Amino acid sequence: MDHTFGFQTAVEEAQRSLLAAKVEATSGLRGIGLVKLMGRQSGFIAMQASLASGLVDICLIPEEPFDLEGDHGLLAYIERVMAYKGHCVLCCAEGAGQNLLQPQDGSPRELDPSGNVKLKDIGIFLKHKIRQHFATSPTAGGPVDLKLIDPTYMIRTIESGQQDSIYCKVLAHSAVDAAFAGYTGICVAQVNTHFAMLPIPVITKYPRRVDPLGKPWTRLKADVQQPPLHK
Ligand SMILES: O=P(O)(O)OC[C@H]1O[C@](O)(CO)[C@@H](O)[C@@H]1O
Repeated sequence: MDHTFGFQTAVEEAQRSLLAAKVEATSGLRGIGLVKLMGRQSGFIAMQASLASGLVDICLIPEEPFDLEGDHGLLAYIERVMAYKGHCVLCCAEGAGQNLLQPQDGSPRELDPSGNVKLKDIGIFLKHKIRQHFATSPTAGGPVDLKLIDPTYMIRTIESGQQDSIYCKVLAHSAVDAAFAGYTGICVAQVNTHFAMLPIPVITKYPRRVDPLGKPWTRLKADVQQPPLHK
């Protein structure tokens, strides 16, 4: 499937928050802008919005774990960005870093009424950890002014962009065609630029995820010059 409907609109809107984070981070002394975006299991929106905006210094997605502490970890890297640029913009998918937040003792994870694992808030967690680190570490160069932006509901509720609107229209036409042809249990989607019918059990079997070794993610990391943040 090339992309799901709403994706382009979400990426477009997410960039407004990244711009707000950049403006906030550069308007004060030692500013850090942290944006938490949708993406429970996959970091496509965070990755794409970061790449498109050109404003992000660090992007965190569920597919690539990161360490907080240590010379190679996130906090040390933010220190380096702050020393070099004087400010830092982070874009974080909501499912990133859950290993740092969820109990690691094998106890069952809390589920919501739909059966999804209830995620802990990585935005609030990082906000506290980063502030605390810069306020207390002798090497960190002093406290930072961190602003956390969570645009989830703004993104979820906006009117769709023209590309998504047309995409949805064609999907609707294709779904009606499929129904008239007698197909059930299928989903229509664009696959390699063609509209195709896909069996629902097949597409719901696995979540589609960013390949941590694939071109899009590698391109983004090269673009923002982000090093590996885990051992
Ligand atoms: O607060 P609610 O309504 O449970 O929705 C939050 C969830 O909805 C989504 O925004 C998807 O629509 C997820 O990214 C998020 O985890």
